[in-house]
Order: sequence, then C-alpha cells, then structure tokens
Amino acid sequence: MSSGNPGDKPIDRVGVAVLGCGVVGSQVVRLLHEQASDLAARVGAPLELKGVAVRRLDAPRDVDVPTDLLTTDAMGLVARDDVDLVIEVIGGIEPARPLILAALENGASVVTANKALLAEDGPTLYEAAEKAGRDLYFEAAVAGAIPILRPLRESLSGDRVTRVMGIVNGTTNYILDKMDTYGSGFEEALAEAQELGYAEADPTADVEGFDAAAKAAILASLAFHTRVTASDVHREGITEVTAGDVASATEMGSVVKLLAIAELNEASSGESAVSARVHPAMIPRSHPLASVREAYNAVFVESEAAGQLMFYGPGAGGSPTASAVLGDVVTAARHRLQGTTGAGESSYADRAVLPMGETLTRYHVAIDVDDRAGVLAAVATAFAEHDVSIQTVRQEGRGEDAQLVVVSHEATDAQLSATVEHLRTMEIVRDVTSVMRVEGTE
Ligand SMILES: NC(=O)C1=CN([C@@H]2O[C@H](COP(=O)(O)OP(=O)(O)OC[C@H]3O[C@@H](n4cnc5c(N)ncnc54)[C@H](O)[C@@H]3O)[C@@H](O)[C@H]2O)C=CC1
Ligand SMILES: N[C@@H](CC=O)C(=O)O
Ligand code: NA
Repeated sequence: MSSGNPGDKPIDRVGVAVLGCGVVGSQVVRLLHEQASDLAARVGAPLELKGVAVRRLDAPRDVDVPTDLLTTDAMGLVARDDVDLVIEVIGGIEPARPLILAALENGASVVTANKALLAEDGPTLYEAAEKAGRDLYFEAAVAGAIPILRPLRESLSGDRVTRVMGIVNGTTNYILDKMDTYGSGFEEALAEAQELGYAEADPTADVEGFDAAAKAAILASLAFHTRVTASDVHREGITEVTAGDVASATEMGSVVKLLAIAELNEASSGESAVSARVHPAMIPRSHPLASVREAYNAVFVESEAAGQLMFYGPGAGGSPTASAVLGDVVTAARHRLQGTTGAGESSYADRAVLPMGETLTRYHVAIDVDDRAGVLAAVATAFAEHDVSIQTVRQEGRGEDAQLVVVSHEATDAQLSATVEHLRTMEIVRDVTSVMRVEGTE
C-alpha cells in the first residue's frame, strides 16, 4: 500500500462513472444499483453513480438507466470533479486509452476489463496511475469472474511462480466443447457463443487467439514480474482445428483445448526467459483442464513453494465479468476514501521473451502413408534426422487407409516443425492430416 495523492481532499462518498453500457457495463450498472447498500457498507461510504457514457442514447440496453445519467460525452464525464472512480467497459484501444489516461490525470481511480489495451500499452497506463497516486485494477480482464490476477499480484507474491497454463477464452472453449461433445460445426457454435454474450465485439479476437494472447501477456507479466506485451506472445487460434483433429484427440483419450501458457524457461544465453504462447493443444481427458466445459475458464498455476493451484469459474458473460469489476471497485473505492493505493505494477525482473522456435514442446502428428514395408522406419528416420525422439507410434487402417499417429517426446518447436515439413516432402507420405501440440502429460 502507498499513499494516494497528498493534495487529496477527504471525501465521504465515492462518485462513480461507467464508460460503456454493453454486455458487461449493463450488468455493472445493475449491480451498482441492486447492491448499493451492501457495497456502501463494504466500502465505508456510498458509491454514487454520476453518469453512464454510451454511444447512442436511444440504443436498447439490458438495464434501465435514468436518462439524466446517460451521456454520449465520455470525456466530459471523466473530467467532472465529482467523479472519483471510472469504470471502463467500452473495450478496444481507442477511445478507451485516452479516457483512462484522462481519468487518472483528473484524479480518479480506474477499474477496467480491457485486456486488449492492457496487453498492448499496459506500461503507459501503470505509469499514469503511479504518477497520479491512483489505483488501476483489472481483475475482469483475465478469466472473467475468476480471481486470478489478485492471487498472482498479492497472494502468491511471496512465492516463485514457474508456470501458468490456462483456458482463458470462453468463446473458443465453448466452440471446441460443442465440436467435441455434439460434433457441432464451428460457425454454429460461434453464433451461439455470440448470442450468449461471450464473444468480443469482433469475434476474430476470440477465434484467432488475440484475446487469449492478450490475457497470456497479462498473466506472464504478473507471474514473472516482467513486461510482456501481446506482440511477444506466440499466437495460434482455433480456425484451423478440424473435425479430424478432434476425432484424432478422442482416439488418443485426449481433448483439444485452446491453451494460454506462460512459463519460465532457460534462453540459449543461460539466462531465465519467459515463454508465452497461445495455441490449440491435445490434453489427456484425465487432466483437470480437460473437464473445463462450455464457456468456463480455468488457470493452472505452478509455483516453487505452493506446488499446483487451479482457479476455475465463469470466464465470460456480462454478470460474471461484472462481479470481478465490482470486486475491484470496492477495493479501489476503499483506498480512495483512505487516501491510499494498492500495490502497483511489479516489473523489476526484466526478463527476455523466448522465441517460439526455442520453446520446448511435444507434437502429435497423424500421417496418411502407403502401407508397405519400411514405411515406419522411414518415418522414424525423419524424426531422428531432426533429433526428435518418438514417444509412441500407432498404426491404424491398412492399404489405402493406412495411417500412422506419432507422438513425440519434448523437442524445440523449431525441430518439431522442421520434422513435419520433412514428412510432407516424403514420397511414402500421402498427407499429414493432423499436427497438434501435446500438453499436460509427462
Ligand atoms: N463480454 C465478456 O464476456 C467479457 C468482456 N470483457 C471486456 O469488457 C469490455 C466490454 O465488453 P462487452 O461489454 O462484452 O462489449 P460490448 O460491445 O457489449 O459493450 C461495449 C459498449 O461500449 C459502447 N461504446 C463504444 N464506444 C463508446 C464510447 N465512445 N462512449 C461510450 N460507449 C461506447 C458500445 O456501444 C457498447 O455498448 C471489453 O474490454 C471486453 O474485452 C472482459 C471479460 C469478459
Ligand atoms: N470474449 C472473451 C470474453 C472474456 O474475456 C471470452 O470469450 O473469453
Ligand atoms: Na478474473
């Protein structure tokens, strides 16, 4: 805890502005109203809603807002002297960034759910908060309602986190779960996820892995006390995942999940470096993350002293996300009343980010081959030429339908992808039908 701004005048109520009244904003406004007396008791003073900035005054919304509180002038609302706390739930980079910066400059604390902005330009915002002596909280930005950032920032700050692996995008988990459980098509499952309010305004952010990559950057920064931005994160989405991949995973007793992984590795220099990546992977059905269904999220944290911890819950949707926002609001409002701030950003470690090619991983490769003598040996030789050791090989079918399914031991991603390229050029290989990383096994 540090002192807020020495020039602050004491306040006996906390003026709140909400920017954006969509899926999340409408639920924040609802809870501010419905839980007003509990929130006041927890904060120690009433939270007074001063205004709600919207794009269109006459748009339909999921909450009734008194018309005198609605405004289309978000910047004007943020500039008001009676606004002590700004909740930004517009999303995206502009105009969220200038609004948050203006709020902090004007002496308001900020609570945001905006992972895209934090992962792109977090340091600018952290510095502005530090300079203003105000809080900047963003628990809702990663894994919705699940308390994960505060545990990393506070509860685990006495431990040494070594790995964070999670399902942090509800939309893609919903789609993969529907493909796995009901054999649903991709488009149909995405439309359902949009209907349920899980998807981003542009669902490309979900299905191409941008949203999960932003969250991976935030998780890596907090877990390893360093600065990782979204552009440092290796990113692959789920648009290339086929029904064949899902079936191949089922054959293996596994399931396909979009994973966000942040871990401490050793760089070629010998220094410790951060690996941050988002990609689909096969995990065994016995792994705790395999049972994460629908739009639920879960984050698996490994640390030196605590061992393994798992955080699980609703990762998307208006009401769950509003729960995380309100938790931050209570803390920031309390600090504002007490004239203090919480622990700020901790990025003392300044670690390098490991390129994906140097990251150790494992591959599952399904190959259609000619069923004749020497095929298995030729495939094994291709793996050996790239110094990749094979853990298991399974042959399925015969003749025209022969297929080899190979699971490798750990190797660098560069070695593994070179092996796959090599296989594609071999005369006995008719097609490489499924390539996927494998996680969650020894
Ligand atoms: N929907 C979800 O499940 C979750 C969303 N988030 C994050 O919460 C934020 C909000 O997301 P949603 O509510 O889902 O998006 P949304 O698109 O439903 O809501 C955003 C609202 O902001 C309004 N808006 C746009 N420009 C504005 C402006 N200049 N002034 C005032 N209002 C403006 C839009 O009209 C819209 O109603 C995003 O950062 C998102 O990434 C985080 C966790 C979960
Ligand atoms: N679009 C996101 C919303 C929460 O962050 C998701 O699907 O998880
Ligand atoms: Na969260």
